[in-house]
Parts: sequence; structure tokens; C-alpha cells
Amino acid sequence: MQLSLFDAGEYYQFPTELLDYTEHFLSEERATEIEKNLIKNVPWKQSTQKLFDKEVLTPRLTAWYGDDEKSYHLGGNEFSVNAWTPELLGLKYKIQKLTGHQFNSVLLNFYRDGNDSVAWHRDKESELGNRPAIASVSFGQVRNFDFRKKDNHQNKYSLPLQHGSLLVMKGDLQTHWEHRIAKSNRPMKPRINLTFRQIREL
Ligand SMILES: O=C(O)CCC(=O)C(=O)O
Ligand SMILES: [Fe+2]
Repeated sequence: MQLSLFDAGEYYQFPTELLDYTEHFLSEERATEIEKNLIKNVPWKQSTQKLFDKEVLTPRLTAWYGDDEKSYHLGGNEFSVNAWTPELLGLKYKIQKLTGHQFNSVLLNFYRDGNDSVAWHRDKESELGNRPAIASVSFGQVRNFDFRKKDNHQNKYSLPLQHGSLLVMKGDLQTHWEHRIAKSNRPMKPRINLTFRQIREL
């Protein structure tokens, strides 16, 4: 973990033991190859999410892959799951080998341009268990991954996620910190992010 990557708050401390960042997890060429395949072959969908009482379109495209072609329940929503492709399974094994964590599913996010985003949230659904390890691989446009302390929004940091990088979120991160990908006014090329997770039956 390179502390300099954070907009190092002068006063607040970011608990760096909650993140492991590997900038060159994939070579530039391999990352570009996988990104192209994903853009072309994944059955991307724009789903809806509940915001207060309204159903609104999610501001990005998504897809799930996993061990069983069943559907997952996550935080009250149901998702249909695609069977692993050899390429996604290969990535899963590579991450498991490097990190020692096991995963049975992956959520794919496609941010088409600067208008696409994911709002402040924690990945804290009970299906993920306590203190889950979530492994996140990024492709394409570098976007800032922002963190803020749940009980003190002034306490925040940003980590630009590079093409081909791996970020593991672990420990108490999902308990005390929220994260997001903000919209941007600057022109943004497409970005894909994969979050590998271990989802249990409840
Ligand atoms: O796109 C990213 O880097 C993060 C996505 C995310 O936070 C999520 O899918 O839960
Ligand atoms: Fe998340």
C-alpha cells in the first residue's frame, strides 16, 4: 500500500490495513485484452434500484457471474447469475492464489462515461458475512475510488484505481467506511470493475 496514493489527510488517519492495493496485478496488454472481451461478451443490463419509495435506473450497467446458475439474494434484491467464463474463472484463481481469500461470485460494473457512478454505500449485506474480503479489479478509465468514515464524513480519502489493478477491501472496512465512484464533469472513457465476493446462503 502506497500511502502517497491517498489524498493524505493532514489530520485524519486512514486505516491502511483495511486495503491491499496491487497496481500492476495484470499487465497492460492482458488488462486491455480482458477489457475488450468483457465489453463485447457480457450480457450487460441496466437494472433498477429502490431509492426511498421510487424505482430508479442504476447509473451504470451490471452483470453477475458465479458458481451456480441460480439467482442470488442480496440485500432484498434478486439477481440472476451467469455461469463462469474461463476468463473470469482464471482471474478468480489468480486472485485467490495471491490473497488467500476464496470467492464464489463476481459482480461486474460498467461505467460507460463520467455520468455513470456508484453512490456512497457499504457492502454489508448479511449474505456477505462479517468483515468480508472483497477483491476489486479495474479496467480502462482511471476513476477515483472515494472513502469516507460512516460516522464522520469529513474523514475521507481517494484512491485512483489503475487499469489492471487489484484492490482488496477487508477487515472492518465495510463496517466503518463507505465508498463510491463519483460522477465526473470531465470526459471519461469507459471503465469496468469486477468485485469478487463470497456469498453464502442464509
Ligand atoms: O467500481 C468500483 O470500483 C466499485 C464498485 C462497488 O463498490 C460495488 O460494486 O460494490
Ligand atoms: Fe461497493
